[in-house]
Amino acid sequence: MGEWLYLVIAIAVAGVALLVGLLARGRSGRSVPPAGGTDVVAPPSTAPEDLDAAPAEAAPAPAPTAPALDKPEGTASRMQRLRARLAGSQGGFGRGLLALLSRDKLDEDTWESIEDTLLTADVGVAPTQQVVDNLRTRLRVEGGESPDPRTVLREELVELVGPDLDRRLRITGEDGRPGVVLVVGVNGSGKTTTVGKIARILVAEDKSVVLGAADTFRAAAVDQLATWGERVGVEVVRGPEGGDPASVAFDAVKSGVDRGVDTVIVDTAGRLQNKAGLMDELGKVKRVIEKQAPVTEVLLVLDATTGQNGLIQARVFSEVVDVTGIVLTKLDGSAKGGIVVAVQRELGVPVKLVGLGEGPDDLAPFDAGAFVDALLG
Ligand SMILES: Nc1nc2c(ncn2[C@@H]2O[C@H](COP(=O)(O)OP(=O)(O)OP(=O)(O)O)[C@@H](O)[C@H]2O)c(=O)[nH]1
Repeated sequence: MGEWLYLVIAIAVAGVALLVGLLARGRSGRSVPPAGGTDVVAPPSTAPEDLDAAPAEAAPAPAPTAPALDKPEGTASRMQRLRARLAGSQGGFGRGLLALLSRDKLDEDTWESIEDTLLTADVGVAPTQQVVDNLRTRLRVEGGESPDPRTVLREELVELVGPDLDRRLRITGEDGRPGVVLVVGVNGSGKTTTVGKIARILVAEDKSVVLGAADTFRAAAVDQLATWGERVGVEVVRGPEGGDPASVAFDAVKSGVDRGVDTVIVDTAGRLQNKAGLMDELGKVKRVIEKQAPVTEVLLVLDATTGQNGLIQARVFSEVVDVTGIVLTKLDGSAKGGIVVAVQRELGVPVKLVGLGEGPDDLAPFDAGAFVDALLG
C-alpha cells in the first residue's frame, strides 16, 4: 500500500512538472534554450516602432552625474575631413600651377605666370626662383617622351616643403616627468584655441593632460581655456587676473608633476609691445617652469593670413625663445599656403601643426606629401 502511495505521488509530481514546463515554453515562444546554458532570457520580441518607446516599467532614475564630456574626434576621420578642407582652401594655387605647366608650350609668359602664382601664394622670392629653375630644367623636352608635369611638380613642391623635417611633437618628458609644451605667439594668432585643440588630440589618444592659463593679461583667454579644459575633463590651472604668468606656469607644471600626467601645455600672453618686455616675460616663464621639468617643445603660433607681417613677428619670437615648432593657424581662411615654405626658411624650424577651422577638432599634424597632394587636388 505504502509503495502504491509513493508511486501515485511520483506520477503526480512528474505530471505537474511536465505541465509547468509546457506552459512556460508556450509563453516565451522559444523552442531552443539560450545558448551557453545561461539563465539570460531573450527580451520579448518588439516591433521596430516600439523600440524608442519608454518601457512600461521605467528604469530607476540615473544618479546625478558630472556633465557629459565631449568625445574628441578620432584621428582617421579628423584627417580625412581636414585634408578635404585644405584642398578646398589651397587647391586654387596648386591646380593653377598644374594648369600652367600642362600647357602645350611653356613660353616665357607662362613661366612668368608660374612665378607670379608661387609669389602670390607667399612662397617667398628665393624659394620661388629655386623651384622655377628646377621645373624649367626638368620639363625641358629634349626629344623622347615629355615628362609628366604633375609628377614633376609634385616632387618639386614636396622637396620645397621639406619631406625629411622632424615634425613630431615632443610631448613626453623624461624621468617620469611630464612633457611641457609652451605655446607662444602674438595676440589673436590662435594660441588659446590651439592649446585647447592639442589637449583634445591628446585626450583622444588617452594621454593625461594639464593646461596652464598663463595668459593672465586677458581674463577672457583664461575663461576660454577653462571651457576647453572642462569639455574634455582636463584640469586647467589659472591664477588671478593680471597675476604673474610665470607663477601660473609654475603651478600648472607642478600640478602635472604631482599628478604624474603625460603632458602640461602652457598658454602665454601675446603682447608684443617691445622685445625687451617680451624677452623678460617669456624668459621668466621658461626659467620658472624648468625648476619643475624641462620644456620639451616651444610652439610658435602664426596666423597664416598675416603674410610678411607674420614673418616679422615670428622672427622676434624666435629671438626671444628657442622655438622648436610652428603651428600655422587659419590656413582654411587663406589661399596662401606657400607661407609654410617661407616661415620654415625664415626660422629654420618645421611647421608641425596646421589649424584649419574654428571647430574644436580642426587641427592637423602637418605632412609635406599630404599637403602637396591637397594643393594638387
Ligand atoms: N578659421 C580659423 N580660425 C581660427 C583658427 N585658429 C584660431 N582661430 C580663431 O582665431 C581667433 C583668435 O584665437 P585665440 O585662440 O583667442 O587667439 P590667441 O592667440 O589666444 O589670442 P590672445 O589670447 O588675445 O593672445 C578665435 O576666433 C579662433 O576661433 C583656425 O585654424 N582657423
